[in-house]
Amino acid sequence: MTLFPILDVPTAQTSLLLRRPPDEIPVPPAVSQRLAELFGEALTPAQAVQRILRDVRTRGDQAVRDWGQRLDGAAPDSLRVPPEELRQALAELPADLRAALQESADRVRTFYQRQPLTSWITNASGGTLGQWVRPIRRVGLYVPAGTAPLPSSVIMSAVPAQVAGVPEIVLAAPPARGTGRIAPVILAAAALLGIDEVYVMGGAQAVAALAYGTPSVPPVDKIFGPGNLFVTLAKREVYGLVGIDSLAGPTETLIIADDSARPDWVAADLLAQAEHDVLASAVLLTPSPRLAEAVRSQVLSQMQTLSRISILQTSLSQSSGAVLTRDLDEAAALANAFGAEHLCLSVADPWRLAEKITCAGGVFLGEHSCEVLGDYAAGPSHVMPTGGSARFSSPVNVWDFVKLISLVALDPQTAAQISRSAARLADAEGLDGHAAAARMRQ
Ligand SMILES: NC(=O)c1ccc[n+]([C@@H]2O[C@H](COP(=O)([O-])OP(=O)(O)OC[C@H]3O[C@@H](n4cnc5c(N)ncnc54)[C@H](O)[C@@H]3O)[C@@H](O)[C@H]2O)c1
Ligand SMILES: N[C@H](CO)Cc1c[nH]c[nH+]1
Ligand SMILES: [Zn+2]
Repeated sequence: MTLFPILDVPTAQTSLLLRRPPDEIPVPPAVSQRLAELFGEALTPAQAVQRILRDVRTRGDQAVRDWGQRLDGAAPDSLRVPPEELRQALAELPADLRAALQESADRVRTFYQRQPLTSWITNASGGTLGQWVRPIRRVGLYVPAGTAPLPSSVIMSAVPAQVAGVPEIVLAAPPARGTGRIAPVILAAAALLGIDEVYVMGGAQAVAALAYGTPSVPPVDKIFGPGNLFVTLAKREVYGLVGIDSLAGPTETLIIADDSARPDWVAADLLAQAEHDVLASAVLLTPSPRLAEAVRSQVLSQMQTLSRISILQTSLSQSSGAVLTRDLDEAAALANAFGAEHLCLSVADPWRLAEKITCAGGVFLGEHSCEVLGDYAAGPSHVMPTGGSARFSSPVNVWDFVKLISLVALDPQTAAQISRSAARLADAEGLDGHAAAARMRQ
């Protein structure tokens, strides 16, 4: 397969820019082969996830440990991380890394503290009506760590939860391969934020334990956090029993660039996201064939210097490439239809182009607003919807961690007044019990 192909729009619309729900995403042969080895028969990722969920629901902690052993190469001694391990991870964190986590957390906190979250009460339409904002009681935050531990994801989910006032915040992360223990940098990030309930479990088995509960993992009310295809499918599967933030699956980045863009920077930004996952997608939309060629050549040379080259070889050939558009307007229209997790505008006038954008998880304006800075430190959470779900959901934010409660407190006059309409509507619906209760207030 060609690495980072340059395509015309019709070809891209049937490949790179084609939207599929997570259970229809074609997976590379190596993933299918691993599933066949694990389960002894050819299963799709969705079928594998359903089996793991069912097993955890039935067998609880032992199933979580068994899947940890099979998928992550070791079962933890106990699923809950002891508080001393969290304290020790923070104490042993290098000072510069602690400062970087702190700066990131401070900027994310400042950003979310600006998000309005206000209860309100009014007497304007008769009686007292309003909306109370109440935090969700207990949330589970998934922290990805299968191919790389992501302490930044601790900050990006936990800080908005804290700003919303969630009283119980728990974390789950897979162990570093073959150790049965979570990478210390993730534990340190949790400790830095004052989170002390952390479980060693990854993938679908973690989502299952958080949703159904096990003897050692009390269930949560809503599951947050990004993850690979298995995590995303599991979250979608348990939705309804618990809430979920969004389908924040394998990373996607879409860059619209014109001749003003630096090909080496554009290539670096594409590679930065394509290295996340074999299913990650990094796409350039440009009206400039010259830029497309220059970016492709930079992608091919820069990738040789990166340690995750084997992931890149798959992601760059399966779900990444450049698309030649007629002009920037066509690029914007394609981007809106695609609804990418990240949309970067590396063009001469990014604010002007941004006015045409109606659908994306996050928009990054200008070549200095590279997505990597958003991944770590700009302010908005990097947990964003993928797979086109930006058409109907948003990046993780404070509202995700609260619920609204409607408030109705009617005085006798208002009750008498509206009971006439209520009774008439109840008659029309044939619900005479409703009509009778309403007429008693007339
Ligand atoms: N959309 C977002 O906001 C966002 C943010 C950060 C990261 N991400 C994505 O998070 C993901 C991180 O992926 P990761 O794999 O490194 O870590 P991960 O923690 O998401 O997944 C690792 C787990 O997947 C499970 N798993 C792996 N192979 C399996 C198989 N064959 N069958 C069943 N389960 C299996 C294992 O249980 C393992 O513990 C990437 O896709 C990245 O792009 C997305
Ligand atoms: N790009 C990811 C969101 O899709 C977030 C991330 C975390 N660490 C590095 N990057
Ligand atoms: Zn990233």
